[in-house]
Amino acid sequence: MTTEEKQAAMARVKSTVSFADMVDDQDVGVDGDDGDEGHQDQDEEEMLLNDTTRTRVFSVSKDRPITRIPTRVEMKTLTHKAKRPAVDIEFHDLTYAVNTTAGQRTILKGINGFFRSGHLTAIMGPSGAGKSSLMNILAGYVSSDIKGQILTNGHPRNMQLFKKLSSYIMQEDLLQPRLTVIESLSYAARLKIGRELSKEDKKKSSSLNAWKKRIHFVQNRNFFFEGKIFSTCLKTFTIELKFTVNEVLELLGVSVCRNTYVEKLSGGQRKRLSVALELVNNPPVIFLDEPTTGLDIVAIKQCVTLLVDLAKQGRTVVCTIHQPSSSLYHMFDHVYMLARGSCIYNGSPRQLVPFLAQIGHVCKPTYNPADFVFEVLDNDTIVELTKEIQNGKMILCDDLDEMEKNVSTSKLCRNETLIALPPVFDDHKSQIKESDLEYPSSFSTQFSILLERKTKQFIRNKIGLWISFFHHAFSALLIGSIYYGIGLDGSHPFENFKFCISVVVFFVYTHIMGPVLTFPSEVKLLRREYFNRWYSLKSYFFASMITSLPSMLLFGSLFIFIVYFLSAQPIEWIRFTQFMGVGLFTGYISEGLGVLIGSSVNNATGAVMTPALLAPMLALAVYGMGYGLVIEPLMETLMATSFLRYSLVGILTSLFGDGRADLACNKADLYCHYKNPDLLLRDLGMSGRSITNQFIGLTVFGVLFRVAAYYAIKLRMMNQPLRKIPLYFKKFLRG
Ligand SMILES: Nc1ncnc2c1ncn2[C@@H]1O[C@H](COP(=O)(O)OP(=O)(O)OP(=O)(O)O)[C@@H](O)[C@H]1O
Repeated sequence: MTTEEKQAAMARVKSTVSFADMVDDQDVGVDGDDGDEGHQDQDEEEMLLNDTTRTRVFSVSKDRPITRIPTRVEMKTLTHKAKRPAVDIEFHDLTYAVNTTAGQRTILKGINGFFRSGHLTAIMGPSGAGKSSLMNILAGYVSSDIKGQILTNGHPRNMQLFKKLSSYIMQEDLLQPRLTVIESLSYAARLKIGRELSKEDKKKSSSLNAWKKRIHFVQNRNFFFEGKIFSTCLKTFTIELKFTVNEVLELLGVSVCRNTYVEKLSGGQRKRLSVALELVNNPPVIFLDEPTTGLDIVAIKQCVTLLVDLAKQGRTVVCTIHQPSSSLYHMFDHVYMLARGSCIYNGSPRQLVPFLAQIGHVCKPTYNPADFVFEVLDNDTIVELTKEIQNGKMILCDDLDEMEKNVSTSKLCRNETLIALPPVFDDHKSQIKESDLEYPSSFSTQFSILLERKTKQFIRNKIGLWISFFHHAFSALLIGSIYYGIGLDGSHPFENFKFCISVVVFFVYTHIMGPVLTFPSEVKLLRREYFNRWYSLKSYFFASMITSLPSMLLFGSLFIFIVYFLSAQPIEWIRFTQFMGVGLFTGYISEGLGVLIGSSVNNATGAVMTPALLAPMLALAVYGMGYGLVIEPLMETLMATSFLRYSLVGILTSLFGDGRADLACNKADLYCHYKNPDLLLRDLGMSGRSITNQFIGLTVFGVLFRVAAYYAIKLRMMNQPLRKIPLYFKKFLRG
């Protein structure tokens, strides 16, 4: 496009853009010589404080860069929640490069930006532009392979502390399906608020005190009717949390479905619940990845309106969005556009059209600017726009004074130096205390809440429980019938050996496949809550280790009872207890191995990998059969690496070891070789084994699998190293 064409195009838009104007037309000057930004006129400052949308440009003396004072609003808190600081986020020369099989790839190319508190910022761009990458980096979800600077309120960001103030709502609504909305929120509140609710905050809420008085009254006077209502409340969660939860429910408009199970919610309601869950601790910064994906037009509008409201209350709300409708586009306070990893626009949505016109792309008034900008994007345009906007160093602001006169104009504000707001955490303290990094609630609180939450969902999975019951009962009847009465039979001792293998295999497969198939999706949910600092990994891990125990013990015992007595094993309590102990322990260890596999790979890989792992273990477990005392040391060592060996030896020892009396033989048998159980154990290569050693061996494997599973989950939470292993492997193969 020629210069004349550009000028003509410019003339067609009413607004004018002047890069130079921004310095000359500043409305308020700050005495730059003494460098004291606090010299604003008091009234002016108050006006700024009360105005959430106005962006002012200040000029300072020539030797100082242009400085903009971001307008501040006190963040609206949930009535009795701890007050949170407003947080501005800025980034400079942000580069993100990843290693791919084809070499290094730069995804974000030295971009700059400034996202203000009190603003709803939309990161927009075509598919693959780098929106999610930028969001992940700003939220702290990705922290490696990054160059550049990220600041909060003008100070270098402390990631651990920042995480305490921010919430990241991922694209997928990862929610607990078998909880109601109110339950989900109350668990979130109990986990997330914890220590933060100071006594002072509690006192501030007069309504809260009123509730407390009423409860006191109810408790003392034993007033039945009111007591019934209040005792129900108290059973579910503490009264403080009830207030928070109700407030959030109202705020997000999900009160109507408070008693609906999460799995029954509509897409829009799920999204609002996802936001609500992160809102209970009143975070000043909220990141949302594609919050409108999968929603219908009405739900999208509701969702964005909600985000606008949250931002208006002083929060910094940043979301990625693909291509919003025109009406939606104008709801954002700030638009940050990316194309091929570079910033092509940064500023008010209203200034996009004049900005594009300036380089010769004129958008018709009836056309959606958000569609138009991506339609005109080609290589040259991207380069040109990136240059004009200085890769995000410039912010296009609305000048309200001009707008009030109904003249649409735009200005470019340079964003070189922003007046430093108080550091986010520096409320009269210069050093970060250890308590600043702690989780909101203690380990024991997290553990008990998570255990309660998991158990509740576990019990509500009625179909799963019935299936498990029938699976145990049916398998027990089947195995018991096949090996009916063989326990005392000295003529067919190998039948009993096969019976023992069946029991071991049953416990292994019953308990290993569940976590292999379900844990990959559990890990995703865990990642959201763990990343948003609801609880520590340790408390989650211990709670999930215990949740499945009761059903495992109950159904496992039922299985053992049936098979033990149907197969006519010796009626000796000590043998029965040992048999049951080994069986149940095998199940528990197998579950640990399942968790290890499920937390390391996806369920398709896990489904293939698990039998592939178990087959050699089983082969090693039975290797000694027939070899008796002559198992080679190498094989002995290999056999010791299979936990199934300990299970099998343990079960057989419990039945035949420890000086068991001779077995009964068929009268017709002239010679009954295995009527002496010691001979059987000897020929199976299990002679002289102590049951205690088998329990010790099983315990070692149990601990090993669980510890390995814990670290596998931890690696998954860190979001990097495991993914890089295939790359390293491919590189290694290529030499
Ligand atoms: N870890 C990674 N390794 C290799 N490539 C990556 C990695 N992360 C992102 N990319 C690539 O970087 C580009 C930008 O990805 P990103 O997900 O940020 O884009 P996006 O703008 O959010 O796209 P969409 O709107 O389709 O979700 C894509 O081409 C993606 O394939």
